Amino acid sequence: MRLVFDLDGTLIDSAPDIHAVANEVAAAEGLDAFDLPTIRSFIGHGVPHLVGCMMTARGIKDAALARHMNKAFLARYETAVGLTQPYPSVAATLQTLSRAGHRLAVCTNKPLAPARAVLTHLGLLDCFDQVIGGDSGLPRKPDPATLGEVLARMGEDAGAPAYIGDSEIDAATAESAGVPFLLFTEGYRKTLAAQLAQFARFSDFRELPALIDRLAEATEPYPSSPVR
Ligand SMILES: O=C(O)COP(=O)(O)O
Ligand SMILES: [Mg+2]
Repeated sequence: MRLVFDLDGTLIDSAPDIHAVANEVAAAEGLDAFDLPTIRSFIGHGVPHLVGCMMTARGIKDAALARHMNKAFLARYETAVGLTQPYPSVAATLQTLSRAGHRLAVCTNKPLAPARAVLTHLGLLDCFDQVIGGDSGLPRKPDPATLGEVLARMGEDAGAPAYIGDSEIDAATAESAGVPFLLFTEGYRKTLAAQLAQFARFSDFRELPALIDRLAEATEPYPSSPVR
C-alpha cells in the first residue's frame, strides 16, 4: 500500500521545539512568552497560521509584522530539532511496514526544509519515498491537494492509499481525498477521537501493522460518517 503519514503530532512530538522557536520570535518583538499547551494548540495548519494565532493571542493585527515574524520563524525552524522525539515504536513500526512491502511517505503542513531536517536528525528520512510540506505551492491541508500530489508521485503501482494522522485537519484531508484515515490518538487533536471520520484509531504504533493488514482486506474502507 501507499502509506502516507502526517508529521507533527503523528510521527514526532515536535511541540517543544516549535514552542521554543515561537518564544524566540515572540521575545524578539517584545511579546510575552507562551506556554507549551497554548503553542501546541496552534500547531496543525502550518507556520503562517501559527504566527497568526500568536498575534491574535497578544491582541495584535499587523500584516507587515506577521510577514516579519513568519520569516523569523522560518529562519530558526530548520535547526530546531533537539527537543523533538519520535513517538514510541515509530522507527521500528516504519521498518516493519516497509519490510512488509508498503511504500511510505510524509504529507505535512510543516515547511519541507524543517520537515526533512527533523526526519534526518532522528534517522527517519530514509524510510520515506516522498516528503511534501506546507510550502509546496499547493493549498495546505485540509485541502486534499498535497495528499493527492504525494500519492500521485508514488504512483498507483505502489498500491492502495491510506493516510495516518493525529488531527481533525488530517481526518478532513483524507475524507475529501477519498482516502481511508487512521487516527493516532496521542497527538495534538482537539476533537474527541470518536467524532472524526476514520477507518480505525490507535494509541500505540505497535498496533499499526495489524490495522494496515485489516485495511488491506477491508471491503468498505471509506467510512462516510464518523466511526463511533
Ligand atoms: O506545521 C504544522 O502546523 C503542522 O504540521 P503537521 O501537518 O505535520 O501536523
Ligand atoms: Mg499533525
